[in-house]
Amino acid sequence: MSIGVLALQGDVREHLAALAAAGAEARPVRRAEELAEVHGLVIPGGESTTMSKLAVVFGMLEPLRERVRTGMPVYGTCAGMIMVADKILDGRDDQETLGGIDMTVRRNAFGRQNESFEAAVDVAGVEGGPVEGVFIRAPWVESVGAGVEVLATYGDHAVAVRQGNVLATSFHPELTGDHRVHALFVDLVRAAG
Ligand SMILES: NC(=O)CC[C@H](N)C(=O)O
Repeated sequence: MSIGVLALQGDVREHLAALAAAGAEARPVRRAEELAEVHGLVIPGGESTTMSKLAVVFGMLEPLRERVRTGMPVYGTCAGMIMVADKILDGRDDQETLGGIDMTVRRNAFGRQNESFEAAVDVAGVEGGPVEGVFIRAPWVESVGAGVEVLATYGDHAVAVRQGNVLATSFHPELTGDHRVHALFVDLVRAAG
């Protein structure tokens, strides 16, 4: 079983290391041929407008959408959360998402008030106490559809959600050295496999 990290832009290396620490074989994915070889995919943090543009340039938008549609497990962090949202607010007019979770995500929602902060976040399904949530110009979840499970909230907003095989967090577990959220995703990929 191998898990890809979408390597168009963003903190790819940190996710590769976190997945390896969580016991998975992890590799970068840039091209459709590479996407076809993985059983799950992490979409890293970075800048979702750039990622969207590069996905179009590299001919990855439709292959990615197709894999999400057909049930490949995906985990999006921060910019990656924006990429798996069915709808976004405060995006660029031409910004594309893959979709996958029936939710509306507001881009840079925390960023306007507070560029970057850390907070303890309790995540359903993660044992052993809260994770350290690192929020960097992070989005929040504005609203979710009926099929979406909210795994964590911060203030009034969902910051970790799951729908079927698609998982998303506003924050960046790959930057903390705590691999429990990645382990949760690795389990999800194994269960889907
Ligand atoms: N740390 C991040 O991934 C920031 C996300 C970024 N603000 C975006 O809109 O894509």
